[in-house]
Amino acid sequence: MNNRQQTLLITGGAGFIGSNFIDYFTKQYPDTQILNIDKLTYAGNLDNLREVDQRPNYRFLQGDIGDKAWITSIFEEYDISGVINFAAESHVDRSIEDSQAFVESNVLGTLTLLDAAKKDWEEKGELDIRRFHQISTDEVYGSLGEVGSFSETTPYNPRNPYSASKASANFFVKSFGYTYGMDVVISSSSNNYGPRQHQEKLIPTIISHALEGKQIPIYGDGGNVRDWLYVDDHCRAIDLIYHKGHTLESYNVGGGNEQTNKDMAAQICSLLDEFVPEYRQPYSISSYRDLIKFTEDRKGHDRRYSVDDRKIKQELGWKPAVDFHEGLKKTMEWYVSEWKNKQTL
Ligand SMILES: Cc1cn([C@H]2C[C@H](O)[C@@H](COP(=O)(O)OP(=O)(O)O[C@H]3O[C@H](C)C(=O)[C@H](O)[C@H]3O)O2)c(=O)[nH]c1=O
Repeated sequence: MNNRQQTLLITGGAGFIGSNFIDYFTKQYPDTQILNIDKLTYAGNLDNLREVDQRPNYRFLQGDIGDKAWITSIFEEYDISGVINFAAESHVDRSIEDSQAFVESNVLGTLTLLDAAKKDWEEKGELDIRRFHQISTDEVYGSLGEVGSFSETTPYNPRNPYSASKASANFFVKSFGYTYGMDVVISSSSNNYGPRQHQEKLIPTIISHALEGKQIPIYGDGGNVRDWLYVDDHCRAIDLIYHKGHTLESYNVGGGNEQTNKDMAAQICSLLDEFVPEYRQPYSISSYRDLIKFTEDRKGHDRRYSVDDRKIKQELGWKPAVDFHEGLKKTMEWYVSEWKNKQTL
């Protein structure tokens, strides 16, 4: 890769959504150079980029978005045409245990990245042309009761340390738009599902615990609702927002698939019953559902998320394409295949 060619900087591209996005984007735009920077914490995995690694428009560097000197050197060495910031500590349960890393990566890391981009783009006289796209979450809006949805104008009301750090980052991103005239845009999506999600999240937990005959922990009464968005649909939305979204705007991205956690667990168990009944045998259970166990609730557990995403649909013509049942089946098949591969190692 010629370093002085214009390059799109993707941060956190070894994680779940970032790696799916790079896979999508390098295929979709073979003439765009992509530089992926990732700290490779416990949640980043270069295996997620196995297929991408050989593509001529892709390059990877290991490092921390919070490392000011290193980030500055990236902007000096490459002609960074835009940034899409996926890098984040993302697991709510971990943030409840200890929020320090969340402030460091999500708030200070984003600020360091913003500062470096601002300095470089200002020097080039292109601060209002080169774009900073912040990947955010519907959790910044807080928690809903049984009805209603978050729109882009819903005031932020984060209720756990993870969402507080993401809301804070969004405020910094917006402030760079208002204060310095930087071209910034924010997307806030609902819960993603699909291949390569880290083991700690709900869907991978359900599948791996089922296959290993372990109890499937469902927090509280299992009535908490999440809206599930297939990761490929999210990638298309990010592409549209990055290229066509209006500066200083936020866009909500939802899947239109609200599920209680207990229903989600039951559906996945039924899929596993259908496709891999043989792995139940050692545990003497008639359905993987028998493994579901209601456990102690998450502290401050947000009850329901739901996004009103009419804006991206109306302004940018996006809509989710993946049917929920199909998406869940593909996801389940991917995890089962990964699990089988591990057994044979
Ligand atoms: C891991 C786990 C989770 N849960 C519950 C807790 C939640 O109500 C739901 C989903 O939990 P998970 O941790 O997978 O995801 P969220 O807390 O909704 O947050 C996720 O979606 C948003 C948009 C992000 O922005 C986060 O980065 C992302 O982690 O299942 C259980 O009941 N048992 C479990 O073992």
